[in-house]
Amino acid sequence: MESFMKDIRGWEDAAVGGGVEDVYGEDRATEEQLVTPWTVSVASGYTLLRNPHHNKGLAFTEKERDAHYLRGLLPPVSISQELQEKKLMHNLRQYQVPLQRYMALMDLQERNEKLFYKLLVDNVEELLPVVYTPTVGEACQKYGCIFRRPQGLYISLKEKGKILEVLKNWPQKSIQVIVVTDGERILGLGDLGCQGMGIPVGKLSLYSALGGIRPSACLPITIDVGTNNEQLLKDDFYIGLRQRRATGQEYSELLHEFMCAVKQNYGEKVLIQFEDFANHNAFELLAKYGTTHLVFNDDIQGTASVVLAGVVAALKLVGGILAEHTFLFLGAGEAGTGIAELIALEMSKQTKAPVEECRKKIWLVDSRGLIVSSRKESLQHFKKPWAHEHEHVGNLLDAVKAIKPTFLIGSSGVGKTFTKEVVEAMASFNEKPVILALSNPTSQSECTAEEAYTWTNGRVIFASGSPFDPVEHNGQVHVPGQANNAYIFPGFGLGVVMSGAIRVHDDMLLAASEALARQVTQENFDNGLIYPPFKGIRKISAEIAANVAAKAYELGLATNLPRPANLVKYAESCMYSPAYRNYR
Ligand SMILES: O=C([O-])CC(=O)C(=O)O
Ligand SMILES: [Mg+2]
Repeated sequence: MESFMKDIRGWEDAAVGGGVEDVYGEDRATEEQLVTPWTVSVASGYTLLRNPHHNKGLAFTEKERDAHYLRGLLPPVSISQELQEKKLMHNLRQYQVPLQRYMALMDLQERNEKLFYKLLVDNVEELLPVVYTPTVGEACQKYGCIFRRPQGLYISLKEKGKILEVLKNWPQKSIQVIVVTDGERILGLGDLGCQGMGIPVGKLSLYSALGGIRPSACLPITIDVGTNNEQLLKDDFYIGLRQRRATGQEYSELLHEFMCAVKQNYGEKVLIQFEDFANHNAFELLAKYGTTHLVFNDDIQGTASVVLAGVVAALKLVGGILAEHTFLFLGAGEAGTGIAELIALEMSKQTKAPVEECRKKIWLVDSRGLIVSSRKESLQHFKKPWAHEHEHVGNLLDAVKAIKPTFLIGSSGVGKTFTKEVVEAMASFNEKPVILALSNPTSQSECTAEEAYTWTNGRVIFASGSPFDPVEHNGQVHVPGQANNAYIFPGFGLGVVMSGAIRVHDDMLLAASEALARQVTQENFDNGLIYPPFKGIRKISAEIAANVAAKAYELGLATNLPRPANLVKYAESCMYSPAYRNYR
């Protein structure tokens, strides 16, 4: 059979012989793509094997090998995707060093995308810590060294005035989700500049694996305005601009050009997720573009939604309603103030009390101690709502003793700050203290799971941002939960995309949170868990997506009409499947 193609720009949408409609399935090219004149690519034979979107490696069948000029290019054996998966998992487990596993998985993604996602979907609990937190943090630190191929778009100060052209260089045209970072606050690891690219890449691989957004509709972007990381500036292998960070007008002009170019190129229904920006820019960008673009800040809003879900679930274990509890945060940045505000909003909804009143149940500690009204003048604007009447308290331990919180939440990005004294103080006035050590990666966790269970004599209800292994204490095995925004953003994004929502509203975050909290089963509670296990995440994401979409329709923000009657079923039907297709 003649192997021909009509279009298709670049490698991604290249179809495989025999006509577009045979193979596209969900990756079907649009009419617009088919008439683009400047690329005609034929994915067959050798090219097909080198095309990660269509390559199946040894899984090409005899018929496919005949039809697509693959004879002789592969060894004789033809195996199933399941056997490929088994082999790869076996190989991965041979590596003892997490970064080697990461690199092997990135190579697989570059070689055979469907197999990469099949592995991720089927082995989510085992592979999440490899492609995502905590290993992705180390990968970013060493990104220059392990760099092989670009996995997303780099937009640096050099591209000023040309960002629209840069976007057009990306081979896929139908983008639904962008994750963008400027690398200034990568996890709790600080400024990693251009090497922050690992984060958008990792987040988007979860969008596809956990939330079912098509990989070809995902675009990782790093904006490089320099770095203030002296070590990287001196590093021969550093991949970014070798200059200190641009700030002020220079920074905001580049970001503005970027935001406008995205809307111009992809329309207003592309979801832009801000990730790991430093506090000042994160709040400013969200406020500035929240009313004109479809934007979502994962560190402020995604983290807030996942933690609220855990808090609501924890009430089943500790009793009482939200408004009867007292919350103390260590860390008053994006995560801390974002979570605090969403808890206050939910409290206000439940009790009908004004949100200002509800905020009084929530206290924050920053590097200078408890945030109190006498400090108000000198506080950054996002901290001001949390400056309550109280005498000066200089450190966390004294704040714990003074406030006597039922929930202690770490969101400062600084590790080992929940000391034995702090945790013991929590355990001295709470029968079941709730302690959430959210900072990432593992090295930045406020305390380890083992410390939390040991210092509270097994009474703590604990979850952390980075994963910890189960802990045995006094003959009992405790499985710590993972309070990571990875529970929320994939399903949230799916809900936004499938409803065609044009804005993100706080009520959609509450809807996501509520859907997640509902997924915690009695069995999970009996095991002290406040989050459901990740292995059911695709189902959980569908539930979250449906609840978010329902809210978007209710608020009049959804544009995909008519509204599907059964949103959970619809969400499931939209989800990307990594199973191979037959190439006729
Ligand atoms: O990436 C993660 O694991 C969670 C997150 O957004 C962060 O720590 O900044
Ligand atoms: Mg983040």
